[in-house]
Amino acid sequence: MNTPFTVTLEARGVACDRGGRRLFEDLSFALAPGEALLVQGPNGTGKTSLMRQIAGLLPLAAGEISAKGAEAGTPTAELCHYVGHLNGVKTSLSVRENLTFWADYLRGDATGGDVNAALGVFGLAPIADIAAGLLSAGQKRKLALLRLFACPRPIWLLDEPSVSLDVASVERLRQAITGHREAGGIAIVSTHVPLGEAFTHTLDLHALDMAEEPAP
Ligand SMILES: Nc1ncnc2c1ncn2[C@@H]1O[C@H](COP(=O)(O)OP(=O)(O)OP(=O)(O)O)[C@@H](O)[C@H]1O
Repeated sequence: MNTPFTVTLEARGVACDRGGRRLFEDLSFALAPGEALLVQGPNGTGKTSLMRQIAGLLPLAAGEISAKGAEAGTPTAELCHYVGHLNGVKTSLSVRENLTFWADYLRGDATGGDVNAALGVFGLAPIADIAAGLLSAGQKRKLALLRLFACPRPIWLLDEPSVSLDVASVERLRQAITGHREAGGIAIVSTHVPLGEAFTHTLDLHALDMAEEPAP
């Protein structure tokens, strides 16, 4: 098997503050190549915040997140693909132009990346030349996810990736995560619905400072 990715990811004693409130603390995990972490917990417990911390978009209130096995000097953020709640789609650009932009931006060059291969993943090739603003919600979500394939990166951070996807596309996404792991990649996925993926690790976030609400 071809295993291009050899990166490991470790979080030690991580804490997160938002709006002056501590969301979680003492959070630790370690992921080897090919492993996948399911992040779950009620709304507002900090799943998105954790993803953003790993992606380097939000500071750590305490602790450390580090990746080993990458080319020396590569920041952890540049090892990650972060697909969050917002699709980051430019509505006036075509599907292909959006993808080409992401491929060039993420690769740091203007080679266009693997755009044609990526377009085939969710079957968007027939509509590659229409404006992204005309896409349905599910098609926009697929376009957002296609950046995973236009530029290989070892760590996938997927925040509710299946939102708006039809059943067949959720299965395609599951296969893509499996394929990424078989190539030595790491996946960290936050989801409220089962994806069918067999995760190697699970992280349960709980509200720190909110009393349990009584059952109705
Ligand atoms: N920019 C911000 N400033 C202040 N508080 C914020 C900010 N962004 C998020 N929060 C708060 O941080 C908490 C955690 O938000 P986060 O989006 O990480 O939760 P989540 O577990 O991903 O929730 P959900 O399941 O609803 O997506 C929430 O209480 C939210 O109000």
